[in-house]
Amino acid sequence: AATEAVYKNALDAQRDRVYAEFQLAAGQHIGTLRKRVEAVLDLQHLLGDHVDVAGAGSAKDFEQISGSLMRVHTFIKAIALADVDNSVTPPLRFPARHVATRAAWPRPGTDLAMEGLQAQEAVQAALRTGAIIATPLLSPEAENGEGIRLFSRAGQHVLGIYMHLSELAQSTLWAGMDPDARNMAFTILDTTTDPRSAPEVYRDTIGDNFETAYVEVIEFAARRWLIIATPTPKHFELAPAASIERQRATGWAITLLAALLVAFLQTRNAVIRDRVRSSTAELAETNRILADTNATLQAEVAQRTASEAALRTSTTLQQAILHSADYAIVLTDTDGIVRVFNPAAESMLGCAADLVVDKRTPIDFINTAAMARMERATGKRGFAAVLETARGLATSEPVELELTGADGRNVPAAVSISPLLDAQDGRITGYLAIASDITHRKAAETRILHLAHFDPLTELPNRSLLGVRLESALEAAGRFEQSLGVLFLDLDRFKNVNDSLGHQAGDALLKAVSGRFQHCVREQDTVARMGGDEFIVVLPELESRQHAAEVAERIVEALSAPFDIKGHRLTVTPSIGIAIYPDDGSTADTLIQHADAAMYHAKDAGRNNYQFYESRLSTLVSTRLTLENRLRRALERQEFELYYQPQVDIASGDFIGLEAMLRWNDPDEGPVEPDVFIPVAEDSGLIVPIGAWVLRTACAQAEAWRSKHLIDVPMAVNLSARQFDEASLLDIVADVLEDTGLPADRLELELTESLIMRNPELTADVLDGAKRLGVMIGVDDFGTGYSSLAYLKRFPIDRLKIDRSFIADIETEPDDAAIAETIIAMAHTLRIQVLAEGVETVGQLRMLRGWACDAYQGYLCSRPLPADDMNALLKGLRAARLCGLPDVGHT
Ligand SMILES: Nc1nc2c(ncn2[C@@H]2O[C@@H]3COP(=O)(O)O[C@H]4[C@@H](O)[C@H](n5cnc6c(=O)[nH]c(N)nc65)O[C@@H]4COP(=O)(O)O[C@H]3[C@H]2O)c(=O)[nH]1
Repeated sequence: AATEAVYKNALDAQRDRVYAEFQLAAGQHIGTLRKRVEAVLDLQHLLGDHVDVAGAGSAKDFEQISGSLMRVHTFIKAIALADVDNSVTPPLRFPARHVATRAAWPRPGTDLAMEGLQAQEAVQAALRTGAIIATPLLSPEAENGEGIRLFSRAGQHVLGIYMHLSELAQSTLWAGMDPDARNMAFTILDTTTDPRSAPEVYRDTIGDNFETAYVEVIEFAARRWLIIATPTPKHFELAPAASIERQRATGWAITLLAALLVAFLQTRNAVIRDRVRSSTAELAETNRILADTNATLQAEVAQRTASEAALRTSTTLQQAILHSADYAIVLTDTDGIVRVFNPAAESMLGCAADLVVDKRTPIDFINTAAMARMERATGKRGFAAVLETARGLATSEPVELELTGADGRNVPAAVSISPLLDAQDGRITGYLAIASDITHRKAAETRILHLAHFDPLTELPNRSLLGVRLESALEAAGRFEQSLGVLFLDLDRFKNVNDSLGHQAGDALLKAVSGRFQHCVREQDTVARMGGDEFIVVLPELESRQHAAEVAERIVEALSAPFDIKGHRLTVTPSIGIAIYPDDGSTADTLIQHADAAMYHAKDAGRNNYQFYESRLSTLVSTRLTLENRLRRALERQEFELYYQPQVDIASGDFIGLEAMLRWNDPDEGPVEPDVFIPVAEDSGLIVPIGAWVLRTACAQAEAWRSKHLIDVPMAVNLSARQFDEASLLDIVADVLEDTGLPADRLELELTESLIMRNPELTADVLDGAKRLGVMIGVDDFGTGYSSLAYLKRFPIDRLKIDRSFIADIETEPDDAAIAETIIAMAHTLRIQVLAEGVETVGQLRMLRGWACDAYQGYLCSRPLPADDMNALLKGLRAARLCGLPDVGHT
């Protein structure tokens, strides 16, 4: 029983480990497929939007733009733009006008709906809903090979993208992996209409193992795919490993040997008993049969010698088995004193046999806490408690015990204990313990448990573990009539970090923030991440409301020092809502809801503070000076400064513009990032006077450099939404130009894509007015919201700036490269110039040059510089020019 139990245990451990590894890998592969499908949908939106704005354009333009998408996504076989034949209603024919294809089909004139009813229905649905609609898998007989088509409305046209499904699956699920290294097989079922008879749209042919499977659903373009991953036997071996089989064989061999030994001893005892009996009889007739007695004694001596030899042979065999066993075998007498301790036990517990045999008992190796638990549970002490625990369980189930090695190491083990019985009277003569090391299985279990209960990014408890902890804390609070606090915490304007520095920086910031939270709470408190930038803190055994307020204050304080994230000093502030049990609710849901509501009050009250549910008045007097107050003071004390960054013509290397960037060096707190203080300035309206100062200072500086003949290019100044809403904006611009003497065409106003989309009508009016003044207009951060392309044509825009989050990864992320290249091609068809922001490497510059991008800005040429440094740089450049040296962009 012990052998089979240990075997089953080892098998379970192996399966758990293998399955956890397989699940993680399958999730990652499917994630890549999901990301790629989403990228294609994004690009289809982008292309459709472009056609909506610019019309069908020329075949050459279409091929150029589509070509960039097809180069990146080789599974896209064709992209076609078709007209809608409105001669019947609803329209039934969609003849292709422009086609970019890798094959001979489709051709211009081909009907996009010709591939059967399913294609016809998909085109109709796309026209009707305005969404992207995917077809089911069109049969391999279809003219362009096996695959699906994505249809969408593009202005007056229909856009069709033809994807080869096997290639899509192979190139994403396997992402360049050698076929021999593939460790699982995928099957994709299309469950859009009837999950019970879902057609199979893809299947790997590398053989599968349906013993276990991992399943995820991907929903896109009105389709629902079920992706089933099954491990291949070759890589995720679920058959028992050879070592486990070896262990099992050894176990059975020991059992067999023990049986032989018992049989042998039994026979020997019987023989001796007979001998004694006959000897007694013989003694009564001493004189008579002396000669016979001698002979009998001699025979007995001979037999005993033979028995001892046999015993020696079997002892040698027993030793061999004890030595080769992979798991610990420990034999004790009835008092628990160890009599046998095999080499596997020595290495498992880090202790030589001669230090243990006849000296110690197995309980010396059981973790004290585990031992205490057993004693409590059984009501017995010491070895008796261990035996009782083992007996309490089914004999085939080993007990899991935490052992402690001689070196202090923790060794989780599965232990089975069985009594050794005397063959004659059934009396217990000792105990046999067999223990296998389950460290690996425990680690796999812990990992799986961890994944289910902890947020993988911050390692904080997740929503599900929070639920469990909050429920049990509430139960305890109810029982002992205590208070409990729930803090709902949201990071102010965290989205800005993600948008401006990218998700990696956002993730790094969340991790750093979580680290600081830990220092603000007691051991019994729970800090959990609810997702995004939302956290919940549970404070059990709360002494008073004041205690909750103190924790909130500690958190505000802890976050006040800037974070160093990927070379950026970022400051992030929290808004915290507090709900107290039992005053503000008695269930977990109510308390969380109320804390959430209080958090919104905290946001309304200017962020970076905390509010109690229903009692906003209690914290009206904020103890901290808010960022807004500091900003107001900064404006009075003139703590702002402008930095300037050059904009470089990619073809010639000339400086074709400068951008003014606002900087704030707080004398108490040090430099504050614009991403942190500008949103606050915008919300509070302070950006209006600050922005006016920026405009005036930048224009005065540009004119100073112009008049010194250092540089004569447009100065770009960022405008925020609040400035735009001021009716006086154009008057201020006109006044500044007049006062500083800067010609209007040497000023470029930069506004963001989101600002334009917020209120297109107002924007159009203001921009028309600005154009009448003669200033240039640039669109900043372009690419972060595709839909805005449709608006661009309505505005008098001179230049687009591609957001630096796209440029950052163009060398490594084909999707970002495709977007950047497509934006450039599209902008050029609209006759708008393109500047790439955040160019940091020569590789990026080379790619941009290849796509005919007009200009760039970024650390590759220069960081934003204070006016004095920029002055020195411009002087140096002028000197170089006078000496006939090449320009900076080329050097
Ligand atoms: N990683 C990287 N970053 C680069 C590189 N080259 C430039 N940058 C940074 O990218 C930002 C470009 O400014 P933006 O997109 O207009 O984004 C600006 C703009 O939206 C806003 N801002 C800055 N100055 C003003 C201003 O005077 N008024 C208003 N309303 N907003 C401003 O704050 C944002 C952030 O400004 P900054 O922190 O100065 O950050 C600047 C600049 O320092 C590069 O190669 N790599």
